[in-house]
Amino acid sequence: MNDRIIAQLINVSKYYGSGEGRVTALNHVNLSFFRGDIVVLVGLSGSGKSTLLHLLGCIDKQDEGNVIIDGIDTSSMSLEQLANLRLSKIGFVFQSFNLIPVLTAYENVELPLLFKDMDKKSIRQRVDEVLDEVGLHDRKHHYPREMSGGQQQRVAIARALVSKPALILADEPTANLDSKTGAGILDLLMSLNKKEHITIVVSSHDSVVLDRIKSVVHIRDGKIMVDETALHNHLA
Ligand SMILES: Nc1ncnc2c1ncn2[C@@H]1O[C@H](COP(=O)(O)OP(=O)(O)OP(=O)(O)O)[C@@H](O)[C@H]1O
Repeated sequence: MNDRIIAQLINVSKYYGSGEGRVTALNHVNLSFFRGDIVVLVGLSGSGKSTLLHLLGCIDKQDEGNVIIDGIDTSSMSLEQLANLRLSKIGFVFQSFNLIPVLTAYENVELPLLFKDMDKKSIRQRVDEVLDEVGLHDRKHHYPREMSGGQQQRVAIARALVSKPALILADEPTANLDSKTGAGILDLLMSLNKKEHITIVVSSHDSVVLDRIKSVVHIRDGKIMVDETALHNHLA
């Protein structure tokens, strides 16, 4: 196992439904993501981007093949073991933010830490630190409905970041934002990648994202077409 690889899919397939209605969402995918990289996953609607991110994020399980996260083969893990792995190594950012509406920004960001063995003071310090990092310290007692889309996505990024993950997966993080706000969210993800060396995988159709992230994986009908990250890493 190459320890430069943070996440790897080996011959992974995923199907939805059964019989005549069965859909092949991922078709024998082989793909590696290297530590410290920022990569964009590009493909038409329905090509399998979200499915791929959900498998990498241990939110769903593949039907065939192996998903390896930080050297750990997740294939035979229980749902509880997967949840623990996700909590310690992975942050997920969704297109529609997925914040809990009845919790403030602070409480949304705090949530993942409540599942960890951490004292209150350390939790408070860490939540304040990440809210600072995403530029939202002065909004920490606001509810999602009291914030703009860009601010809500910053809260979601802070929540993804709070457990110090090695990998952040962002499924179309700018799709519900205007282009200026989307560019700000991309700046934030790029700076986390640069400053904290967190590996980031973003799926997107957004030209703001495609113009700025140079490592591209193209997916079509559940198959990887051109893995420019492999080329990039091969040349590096
Ligand atoms: N829960 C599900 N049940 C049945 N089919 C599904 C389910 N989720 C996804 N699919 C199908 O699997 C394929 C891949 O879907 P996926 O959501 O991964 O694509 P995507 O590239 O993320 O699309 P989009 O850009 O529209 O979000 C599509 O044909 C989709 O219709």
